[in-house]
Amino acid sequence: MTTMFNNKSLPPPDGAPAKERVRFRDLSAGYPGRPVLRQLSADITALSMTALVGPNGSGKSTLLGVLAGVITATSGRLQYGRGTPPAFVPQRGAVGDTLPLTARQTVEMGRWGERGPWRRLTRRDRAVVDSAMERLGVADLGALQLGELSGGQRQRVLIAQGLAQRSDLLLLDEPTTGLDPGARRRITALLTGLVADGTTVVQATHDLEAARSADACLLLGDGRLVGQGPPAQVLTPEALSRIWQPA
Ligand SMILES: Nc1ncnc2c1ncn2[C@@H]1O[C@H](COP(=O)(O)OP(=O)(O)OP(=O)(O)O)[C@@H](O)[C@H]1O
Repeated sequence: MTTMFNNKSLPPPDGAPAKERVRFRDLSAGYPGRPVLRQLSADITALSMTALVGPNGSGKSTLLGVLAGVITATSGRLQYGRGTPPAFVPQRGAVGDTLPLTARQTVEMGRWGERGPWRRLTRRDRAVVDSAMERLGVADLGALQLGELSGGQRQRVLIAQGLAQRSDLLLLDEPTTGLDPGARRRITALLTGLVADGTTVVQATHDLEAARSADACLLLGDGRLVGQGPPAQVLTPEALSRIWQPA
């Protein structure tokens, strides 16, 4: 079902490297007895920021889960371009605030994929963790418990955990939800910086300001893809009011 593609299977027109980092066709997915995504087809361009936009329950988290490999599609085709397995940053609410973990331990968990859970980290692992925490501006919060952090700080710690996975494909579920405008802009700027440095970023978001600053939007309505392309073309007042209209 999930396959890797390479430049051979997706031949670029002029010999340039394939620009799709993820491609899916007729992708359907859901939960036992609850179909959610219905036959979605789109390409996620490499080295770009893609925003998944849509009302509550439209299927954004489910699509991210499928792209992250934690939810198996029921039908369709999902292909990944050349690169590392994706790093997935779940919704902040899905990570218990009361877990007895420090900020640093939380970021260190980003190394578990390579090292194994609770294994001793190597010097390189520690350097990766240091650099992720510095990049997200949480280096001086390392000793604090997750529950002692503000929402924005906790969110930046979770993104640092994603960064510590050293993937070139970062999937984030609502990284700015519940934050004040300053914290939202800070995270959006950080994510834009990551794209500039060679990461493909996909974020589910309710933050229309963040979505408008993305390179591309996938607009979901009731599990269907109802728009895709540049934000100015997709996030029109007509499309937004149609999608957010109560049934
Ligand atoms: N684990 C689950 N088991 C069964 N149904 C689920 C599960 N998780 C989500 N759903 C349902 O799937 C549908 C899509 O949910 P999903 O979380 O993907 O939407 P979303 O667009 O991310 O919503 P939100 O903006 O509220 O996070 C919803 O109807 C939801 O109730």
